[in-house]
Amino acid sequence: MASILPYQIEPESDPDISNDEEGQAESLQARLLMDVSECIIFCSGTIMPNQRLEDHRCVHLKNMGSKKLLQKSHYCTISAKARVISDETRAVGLLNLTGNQSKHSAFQKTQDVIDHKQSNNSNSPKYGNKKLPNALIVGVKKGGTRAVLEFIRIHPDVRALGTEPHFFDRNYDKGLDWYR
Ligand SMILES: Nc1ncnc2c1ncn2[C@@H]1O[C@H](COP(=O)(O)OS(=O)(=O)O)[C@@H](OP(=O)(O)O)[C@H]1O
Repeated sequence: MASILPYQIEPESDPDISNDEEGQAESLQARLLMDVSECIIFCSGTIMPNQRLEDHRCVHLKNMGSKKLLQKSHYCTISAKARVISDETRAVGLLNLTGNQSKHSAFQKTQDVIDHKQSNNSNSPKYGNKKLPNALIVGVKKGGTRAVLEFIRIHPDVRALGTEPHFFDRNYDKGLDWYR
């Protein structure tokens, strides 16, 4: 069985739990994590925030070769034309336009706002800020973690990593900078 865990880097310790009990809990957690298939979920808006960047990601995914992916972004499975319409629709919603302003001008304005924000923040990486996940899907092998991820990532506000990072069992020593 797979579970979704909210991700917190520094859990606050409970004063009611003794050091011994805390140690046992940590050891149990460590053992659980040794066996997990883990997937990472991000909120949208931090990664690939506009159509041009989403397109870039689709190209990147096509070039992944034989690397195992959990699933391509839904965004990449629809035609380029449909992507434009989808983004225009989103732009209309975002700007809450009324009257005779066209969808095209709404989309253009949204692009301008995004471009302006990016040009004002020269320190941020080109394709969105790297960040730690908001939630992890944890489960034993063959416990259905992939199915849980596939259902959750249908939501448009969810961004999930393509491959399982195996941070806790194989790459923990590399630290949080690697994990981001
Ligand atoms: N809802 C539901 N009910 C019953 N079984 C289900 C369900 N969802 C996924 N599955 C089965 O779970 C298997 C895949 O689990 P995982 O995604 O955890 O696999 S993996 O360990 O990450 O490779 C995989 O089993 P196998 O086909 O035997 O490999 C899926 O068929």
